[in-house]
Amino acid sequence: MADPVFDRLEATIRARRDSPADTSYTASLFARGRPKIAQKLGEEAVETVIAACSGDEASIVPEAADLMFHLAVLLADAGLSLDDVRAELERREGVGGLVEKAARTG
Ligand SMILES: N=c1c2ncn([C@@H]3O[C@H](COP(=O)(O)OP(=O)(O)OP(=O)(O)O)[C@@H](O)[C@H]3O)c2ncn1[C@@H]1O[C@H](COP(=O)(O)O)[C@@H](O)[C@H]1O
Repeated sequence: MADPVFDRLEATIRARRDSPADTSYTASLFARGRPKIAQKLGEEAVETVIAACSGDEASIVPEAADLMFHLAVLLADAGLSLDDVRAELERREGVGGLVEKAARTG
């Protein structure tokens, strides 16, 4: 993702694909499969929402980190990476959300 922390995290996640599930949380997620990975991503999204509404701004950061980690695992499981997301965001640069929606919905 052109960021050393994200790059290292994604390299670690990819390496965990071949690790035994009982030695690594990431490996256990891969072993449990796409539905479990997606479920965990959803749970972390909800926990981020709860933190966002709690009034405690600092509590958003660890939940967002959990969310990003599980998103990176989901992308890796699909053979994708955060760099693919970065490229999509780059492609969208300069296209306002309201303009994009109008083009999509007519
Ligand atoms: N960044 C993370 C990271 N963020 C969150 N988590 C884990 O994500 C889990 C989510 O929290 P939960 O409370 O929902 O977990 P849980 O209750 O144990 O999960 P379930 O059994 O209910 O499915 C916790 O176990 C966290 O430790 C992470 N686990 C790993 N990493 C990175 O991945 C690397 C490899 O980790 P392992 O695969 O465990 O070696 C680590 O060095 C980190 O860099």
